[in-house]
Amino acid sequence: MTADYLRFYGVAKTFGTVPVVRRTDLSIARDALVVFLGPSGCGKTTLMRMVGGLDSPTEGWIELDGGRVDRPDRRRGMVFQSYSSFPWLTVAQNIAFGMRYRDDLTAAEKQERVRHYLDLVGLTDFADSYPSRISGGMRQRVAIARTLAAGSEVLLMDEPFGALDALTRERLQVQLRSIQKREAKTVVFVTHDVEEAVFLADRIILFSARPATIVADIDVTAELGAERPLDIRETRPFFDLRNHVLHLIRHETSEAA
Ligand SMILES: Nc1ncnc2c1ncn2[C@@H]1O[C@H](COP(=O)(O)OP(=O)(O)OP(=O)(O)O)[C@@H](O)[C@H]1O
Repeated sequence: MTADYLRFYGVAKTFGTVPVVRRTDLSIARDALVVFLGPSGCGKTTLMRMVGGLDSPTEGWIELDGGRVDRPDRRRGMVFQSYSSFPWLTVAQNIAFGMRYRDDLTAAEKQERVRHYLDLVGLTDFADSYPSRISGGMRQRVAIARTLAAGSEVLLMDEPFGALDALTRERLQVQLRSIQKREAKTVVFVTHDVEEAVFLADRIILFSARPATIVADIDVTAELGAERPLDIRETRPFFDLRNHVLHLIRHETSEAA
């Protein structure tokens, strides 16, 4: 892992006179799955938008692999809570859509990538289905496949499983971790769900209530290991870590209230 792959240098954000993100320094390793956890409205989406290049910091700057982030590019792909598939395109066409500007790939290479990513997210049998005919969980898998097919090295995921039922959500968490490890991608995942954060993360960055400031930096892999079978949620180390993080976040929220 490259320790300083994604770096925040004194990043702060103010909307008008309202401070939303307090000055933040942060280093994220390549190929890590990092979760930004914090109470609702604390500024997590604002942080992600700045990493995505959709918004710029009021102070400081962000670097990816040594280059300054100042606009969106395909190395950083975003997956949001709302389903972002095009309803008039099939699943395979939606995935191919992510490569529309890839002049470096031949038509055959694009076709092969569609096949690869369909297989990776387990949707080969649904290649010709339209988004309205598949489940919400499948639509989020299409969004992940499209982003990866486009060539993103960093996946920026803003509460992507927030609208899904509990069981689908669990299944997608397992799939996301396995995809992230297999494809060796860096993932920054935003959530306010403590259980989701502990299950998914290699590392949790816990933010305070607005203005967001880092209150804890937790090495989850050191505590739980890298393997995360579903039943890890029933183990003592998981339970203890979840309670520890819950305690920290409750403390933060009560101070803001
Ligand atoms: N463009 C904007 N102009 C003014 N205020 C904004 C703007 N975008 C966000 N805010 C404010 O900044 C604060 C943080 O918003 P943000 O969406 O980043 O939080 P969040 O932690 O992602 O919240 P949630 O978990 O509810 O999605 C909110 O109080 C919001 O109203």
